[in-house]
Amino acid sequence: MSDSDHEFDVLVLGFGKAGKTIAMGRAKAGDRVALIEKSPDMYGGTCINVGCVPTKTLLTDAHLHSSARTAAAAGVGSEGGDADALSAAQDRRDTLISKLNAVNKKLADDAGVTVIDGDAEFTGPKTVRITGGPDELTVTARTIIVNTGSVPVRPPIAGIDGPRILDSTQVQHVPEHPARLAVVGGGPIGLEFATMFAQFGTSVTVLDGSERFLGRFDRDVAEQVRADLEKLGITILSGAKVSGFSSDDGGVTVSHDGGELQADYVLLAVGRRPATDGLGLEAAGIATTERGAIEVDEHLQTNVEGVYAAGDVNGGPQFTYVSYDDHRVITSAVWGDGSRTTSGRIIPNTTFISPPLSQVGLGEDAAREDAEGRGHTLDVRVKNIADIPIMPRPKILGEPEGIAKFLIDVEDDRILGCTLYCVDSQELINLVTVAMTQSIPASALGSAIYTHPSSSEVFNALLA
Ligand SMILES: Cc1cc2nc3c(=O)[nH]c(=O)nc-3n(C[C@H](O)[C@H](O)[C@H](O)COP(=O)(O)OP(=O)(O)OC[C@H]3O[C@@H](n4cnc5c(N)ncnc54)[C@H](O)[C@@H]3O)c2cc1C
Ligand SMILES: NC(=O)c1ccc[n+]([C@@H]2O[C@H](COP(=O)([O-])OP(=O)(O)OC[C@H]3O[C@@H](n4cnc5c(N)ncnc54)[C@H](O)[C@@H]3O)[C@@H](O)[C@H]2O)c1
Repeated sequence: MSDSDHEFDVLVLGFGKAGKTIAMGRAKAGDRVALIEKSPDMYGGTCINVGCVPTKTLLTDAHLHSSARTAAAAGVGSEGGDADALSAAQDRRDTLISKLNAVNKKLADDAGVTVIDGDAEFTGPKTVRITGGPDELTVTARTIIVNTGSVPVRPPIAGIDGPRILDSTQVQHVPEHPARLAVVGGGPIGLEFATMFAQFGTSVTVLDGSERFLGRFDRDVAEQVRADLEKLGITILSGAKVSGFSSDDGGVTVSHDGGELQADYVLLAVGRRPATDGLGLEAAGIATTERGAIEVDEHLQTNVEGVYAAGDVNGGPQFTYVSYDDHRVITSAVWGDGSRTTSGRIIPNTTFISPPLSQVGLGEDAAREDAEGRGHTLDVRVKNIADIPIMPRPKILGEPEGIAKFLIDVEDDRILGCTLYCVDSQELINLVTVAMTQSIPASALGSAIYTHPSSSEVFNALLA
């Protein structure tokens, strides 16, 4: 590379969702764009390689395996062994993610993005040194997007560095089918893996430090979810304080305030923190928050002009689709009229347990406070999925369990919040989000004509 090859219009640090989307878009628009990624195994970012896509692939296969086992017990079809099923699912996952990883690199190359392997580190406000790859070099750019994602939190617990204590990436590659898995943390990562391994025949115990299981959710929903997870064979210990791990060749002993637990492996899933270690933020004068995230304004600009932070690293909600929206906010700020910002975003979420648990907007207490604060009335419409006769799809699929809950401002006919714990809820919640974002009245969602049998009929049942 000559000196001028080290000067770019746009520099993206990390192959995350926002960064790669901006990089490809700006390269196609004619800008000189470089994207720095520390590991070729991560081309395409966390979601594709170690996050959403591999875990949902494994969860899908676990669900199919569990259904086949149930069918076999009822004399329909035949069941394969749990270990073979896990191993086959891992193979399918590997095939899929290696394809997606390669496609992401090719898309970037084809768009004209210069992808540079190595660790990025600021040496000044607009200067970045790249080390650890084939070449050591320093690059500069007018606009820099930091999109380095997040890393698992590792609390200071005795024995945490033992070989059988795995993070969410390592557990996906567990070398043998575990008979017993202890999961520390009852958030989305903990519960999705707990579901997956239970469906592959592993005996799973979740130790969650929080006294309230699924604390972000209404109690009626959380209790139903807990009962269903327990039905799947998962033991849930709420308010569990883990004090130590002791690993040997045969397994690991987990010490907690309620006693000791034997497991083959432990999954540590107690949150993720912004990936800023070694980024040299001090050299650039980039400010961080108390929680270690890069501080940004509503345009996602840092305190250094021209330097933006997108995705998990800016401390926002840790979802791929939020990182995707961050790309739109930054694009608007740098190359548009700046009208798209992070303020007022309505962000849904789904935890891919069985059935999926989805939520958007406020919970019941907050919705009541919100409505009553405006002198309005809150209507809580809640039904067990099994008790909705005009919505047979869940029963057809053999998964009739769940709850649908809508929180409606009566005077405004407006949805303030919604929780759907049912088959297809990961799709339904997006429709509710559109209604909330576009101020579509609740009754309009309820009076529309939907195909049959479909899960959308839940709107006819509860909102008409
Ligand atoms: C197990 C798991 C399951 C998940 N499931 C879901 C899900 O179902 N749905 C959902 O929406 N979200 C899910 N998430 C969260 C989602 O994956 C993240 O929120 C999202 O991928 C974050 O994207 P990002 O744009 O911030 O950056 P990332 O995609 O994390 O990319 C950051 C990139 O930067 C690179 N990097 C880091 N530091 C440097 C450096 N100094 N120099 C160069 N490169 C660097 C990293 O290698 C990485 O490739 C899951 C996460 C995990 C861990
Ligand atoms: N389906 C999805 O969208 C999806 C799936 C997986 C991950 N994610 C994203 O990844 C992020 C990280 O997920 P996560 O589940 O690791 O984190 P989390 O912060 O959402 O949940 C962590 C859980 O661990 C518990 N905990 C914290 N410290 C503990 C300790 N010392 N001992 C026992 N329990 C402890 C907390 O009470 C909490 O229940 C999520 O916030 C989410 O945004 C999303």
